[in-house]
Amino acid sequence: MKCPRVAAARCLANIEQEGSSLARVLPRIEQELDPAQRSLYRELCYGTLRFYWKLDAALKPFFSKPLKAKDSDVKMLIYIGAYQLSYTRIPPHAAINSCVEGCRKLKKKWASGMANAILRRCQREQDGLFSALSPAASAAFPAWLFNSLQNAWPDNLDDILTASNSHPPFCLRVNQQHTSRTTYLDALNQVDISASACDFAQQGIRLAQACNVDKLPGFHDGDVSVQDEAAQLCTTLLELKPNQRVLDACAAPGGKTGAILEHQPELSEVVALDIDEQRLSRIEDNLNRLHLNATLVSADASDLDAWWDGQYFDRILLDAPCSATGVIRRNPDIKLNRLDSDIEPLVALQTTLLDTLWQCLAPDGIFVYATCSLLPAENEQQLTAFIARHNNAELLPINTDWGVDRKGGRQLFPQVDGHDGFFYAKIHKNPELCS
Ligand SMILES: C[S@@+](CC[C@H](N)C(=O)[O-])C[C@H]1O[C@@H](n2cnc3c(N)ncnc32)[C@H](O)[C@@H]1O
Repeated sequence: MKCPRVAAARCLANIEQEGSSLARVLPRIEQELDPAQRSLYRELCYGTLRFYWKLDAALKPFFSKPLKAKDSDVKMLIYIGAYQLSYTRIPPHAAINSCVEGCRKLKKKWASGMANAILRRCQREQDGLFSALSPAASAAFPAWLFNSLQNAWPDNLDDILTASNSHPPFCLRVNQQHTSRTTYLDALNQVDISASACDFAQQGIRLAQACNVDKLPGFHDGDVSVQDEAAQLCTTLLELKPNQRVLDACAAPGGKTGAILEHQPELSEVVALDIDEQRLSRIEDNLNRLHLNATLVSADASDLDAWWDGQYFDRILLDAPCSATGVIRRNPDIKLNRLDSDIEPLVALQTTLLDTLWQCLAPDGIFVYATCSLLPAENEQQLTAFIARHNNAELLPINTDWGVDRKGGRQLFPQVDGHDGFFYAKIHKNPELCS
């Protein structure tokens, strides 16, 4: 029998046990549910993941012994029950009974007594449930990430953590080749979707609440795309001009490729490259919807022999693979799957991509480096080291009213101005120092 709580427990167990991403597993399991059950399913997946570390620390002592890995679905079902008791208005009896019943639906009837006992205790002790937790657990963060953020941003740590546990804003990018932002705001108004213009991204619109894309006027005709304001800001940094050749080096699923092509439709070519062939096909879908064209290449960007024709690019965007610590509220699974030990290899990969792609940039060209990370090792430290390694690389100032000036670039925070956490650097290749 279809049950949103059981579906959510399976989704979260898959993330915990297989290391899968929420973005991949959630829609797959969602297909099994009736449309009316889907919003509860989503809310339970996102909410329980957001507060996983807090629930885990509070509930662990209630288990007589840890459950085996194969019973991660039972543990997640109990955490989902506890999430409902602590963070939703779902009546406690419904939260508890449905999770107890869920054990049977998981074909683990042996667990229903335990689930019942733990959730009833959780209900009884609700007032003090979270009172004796460590600072990291209280903030619902894994200790390593809490410590990294605390070291990096001691003065605004609480705001970063709170923003990372909140619901993300829902932003659109208006396709300026089809319509104007003012006209599109009117169109939204006519279908009773409340929205306002973003402060910094010229084509950006923020909706008052998330909305199914099917309800957005002209979405399927390419009038608009879903994209956070911070991500939209790459286009002005690139200073795009007609007839330039542009490389979008880590392009999938193509959000920024689309923004580049809409912003400057007279480029000579945009090469959109990604190592992940499956994700690359999403660029194609997105560009088809927007009626735009790019040269799609599936390759490891750092293997120039495999993909580069030796012709320079006037502009390069490297939206690097990163810890994604600036977008935790969109991807709360990061707090479960990302490990401290991932950061060093990610920094090494970013360094390799920066150094390799720098060779493909034309003298006098502009290279924009972006991450959705809040960790200095991936951002300002990465860029400072890059500039020190390349004598023909000079940082261009980013004179904007968004973000905060840091060595090497500009840092955007998720708790400020309603956009995602991001980092941008803009680098010029000095033609006089190119041999
Ligand atoms: C932050 S995402 C890019 C998001 C994209 N720019 C957008 O705006 O829609 C990073 C991308 O880098 C890709 N990637 C990781 N390592 C790569 C490599 N060595 N070469 C090319 N792409 C790579 C990943 O597959 C992923 O799609």
